[in-house]
Amino acid sequence: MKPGPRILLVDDDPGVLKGLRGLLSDEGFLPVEARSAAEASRLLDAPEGPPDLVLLDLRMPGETGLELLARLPRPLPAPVVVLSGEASPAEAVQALKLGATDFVEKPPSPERLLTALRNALTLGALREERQRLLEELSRPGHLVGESPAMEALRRLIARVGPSDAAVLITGETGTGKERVARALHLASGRKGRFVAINCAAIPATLLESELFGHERGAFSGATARRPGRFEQAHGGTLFLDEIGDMPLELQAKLLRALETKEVERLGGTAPLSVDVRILAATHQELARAVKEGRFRQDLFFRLNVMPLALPPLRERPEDILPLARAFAAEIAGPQVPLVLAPGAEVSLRAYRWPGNIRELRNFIERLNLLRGDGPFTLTAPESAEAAALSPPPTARLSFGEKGYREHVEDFERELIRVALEEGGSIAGAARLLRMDRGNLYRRIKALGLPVS
Ligand SMILES: Nc1ncnc2c1ncn2[C@@H]1O[C@H](COP(=O)(O)OP(=O)(O)OP(=O)(O)O)[C@@H](O)[C@H]1O
Repeated sequence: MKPGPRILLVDDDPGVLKGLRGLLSDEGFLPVEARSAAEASRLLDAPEGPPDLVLLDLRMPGETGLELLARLPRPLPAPVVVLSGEASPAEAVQALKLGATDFVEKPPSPERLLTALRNALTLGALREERQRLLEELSRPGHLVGESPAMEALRRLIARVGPSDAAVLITGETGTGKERVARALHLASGRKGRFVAINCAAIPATLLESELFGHERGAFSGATARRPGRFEQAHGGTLFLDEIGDMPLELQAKLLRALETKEVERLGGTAPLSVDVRILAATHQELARAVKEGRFRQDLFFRLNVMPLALPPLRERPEDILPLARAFAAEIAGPQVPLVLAPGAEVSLRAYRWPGNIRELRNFIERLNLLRGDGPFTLTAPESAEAAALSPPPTARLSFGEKGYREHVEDFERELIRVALEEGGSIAGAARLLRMDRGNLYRRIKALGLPVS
């Protein structure tokens, strides 16, 4: 049988201790006793770890219960319930301010005492759970989520991580591609650094020197010699994010570096040999880019030794609540209680999360800002509420002069307008609509929408 929770009883009165010991043992608890604050301190520091709960008398000769409570480390080593007998209500309130979970008046009624102890133990367990979640989340490379897709991903990372194979990670924006790349690096055991470069964020003209480095005077503005990301990642991992956006000429140079395991700084004379594990990511369909001549097939094969596709969040709704809880604990702090508003779980799972995990994280950050000092209340995403409130497009129809084509075009115009607004650019809208950027551009022109 599992041993019951260990309760440290702190009271100077042997009679009280005896009574409590009997009551608690009968209820399956394991009482440990201390007759003074000093003895309690020693037991709290004992090598077997702190008890699960402390039941503390406030009035004791020598150091009082309140004084002990005030000097315990924070967070408290265990939840504390105080016994206030002759103690004034002000002292009980003071104890609560110092972090005690509850107080029970002396002589305690068994029922009231047991309820207080059980509540405090539940609260303590919840706190511990939040603390554990937080520690896990802040561990680099840890992936939150219990969906079968996440389980499969963890197994794959454990298997593929320790090899030197190139991995191509695909998935919509915000699905965790970079996080997975870091997890692969950690699983690889490689001693060098994890170096990331976003090929879409750096102007094409600078990308080459960023990757390969340059010697002083290699081009105007190259005032000092700079090692490239390849060199920085020597002995470690180089993560090429948004690889689909790499210009064709540079693709050739990258392929050569991968094949020869050598890089040459711009303006340099001697090649440097590098030992780098390559991970790449893209939200684009690279096979299609190859067909359309925008991406080199030989480089694609080289990067795609192990393909790893991350499903969008809406396809793994089981992960939404664990992720939301983990982010709330991380952002608001583990001691803030999390409350689920009625219906929130259903809405959170039904919402499509076009920005995936990043959008969920931003949403939790927003809720935290609006929360003030209260508990963290998880509500439905605003966009889901807005979608539920706004009438379906057909509700606004009026059949006048227009025919089928015009109606469809009206709808298409509205759809693209919203996508442009939410996506922030043509590329962003194309991603939301899962449509080729060029096709979208042509539709925008054909429909007479403004191109910003
Ligand atoms: N499984 C997970 N557990 C915990 N946090 C996660 C997980 N997956 C992603 N995140 C977090 O979600 C956010 C977005 O993830 P990440 O930046 O890795 O996405 P991405 O797919 O690389 O995005 P983009 O395509 O826009 O570059 C980050 O804050 C990341 O830490």
